[in-house]
Amino acid sequence: MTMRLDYLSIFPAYFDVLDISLLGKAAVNGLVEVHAHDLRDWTHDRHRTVDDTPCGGGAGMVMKPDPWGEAFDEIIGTEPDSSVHVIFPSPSGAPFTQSAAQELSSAVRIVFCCGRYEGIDHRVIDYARSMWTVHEVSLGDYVLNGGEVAALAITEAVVRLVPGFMGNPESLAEESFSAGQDGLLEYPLFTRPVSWRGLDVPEVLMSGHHGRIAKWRRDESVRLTCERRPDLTDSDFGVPH
Ligand SMILES: Nc1cc(-c2ccc3ccn(Cc4ccc(CN5CCCC5)cc4)c3c2)n[nH]1
Repeated sequence: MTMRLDYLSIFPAYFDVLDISLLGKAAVNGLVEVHAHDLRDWTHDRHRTVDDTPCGGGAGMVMKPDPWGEAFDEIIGTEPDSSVHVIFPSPSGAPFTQSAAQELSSAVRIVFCCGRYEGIDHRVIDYARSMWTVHEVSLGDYVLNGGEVAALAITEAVVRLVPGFMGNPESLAEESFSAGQDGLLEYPLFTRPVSWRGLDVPEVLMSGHHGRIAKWRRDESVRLTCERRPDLTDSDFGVPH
């Protein structure tokens, strides 16, 4: 089953990068197909205007609804279809999580609507909600200049979970933020050389003693999580506060 990804943006070149690296391979072997569109193709004035001043006043400009509506008609269609997922990155969106990525990895179609300026006329989101499955998502509590970088990050988090994408599915189970690690941060990783610039790999990892290694890794995950992400430690898991 091929996943179709569409990107609507006034900077569609942001998505040229999707033709390379792992995502490129996924596209080549038919797992995903990627289409980037320039929102200005759905404007009709000489200046290809996509923005206007905010009703009610305020700083900056707001993206007009008209180009979005016409782009939706052509790219997605004019009939409601709940199997189409439409994503609006936004600073005021719900935090994007690994479970959201997991859910989206089974979608047949995802359309990313990348705003710029101060954002998109809210009626565009309301209209989209009446037609498709809409997700307003934030990448984190910091302000980007537009939705494109967020769309790329969400794309990578989703596509790498598509069945048949990753060569070694086992590596996905152990990762941080996935059930395999009980929601704890990942332990530190090492490889050869054993001694590097006076820094040595922890001896336990060279002991070949799998029980001790597993304990060391678990202890490191707990230590790191308590230090860096107390919000992830939950008394239900018996992880000390
Ligand atoms: N996680 C995350 C996502 C984003 C993000 C996503 C899409 C867009 C589209 C435009 N912008 C720039 C932008 C938006 C809002 C303000 C805040 N203003 C205060 C009053 C009105 C608005 C400033 C600047 C985006 C930013 N940023 N961070």
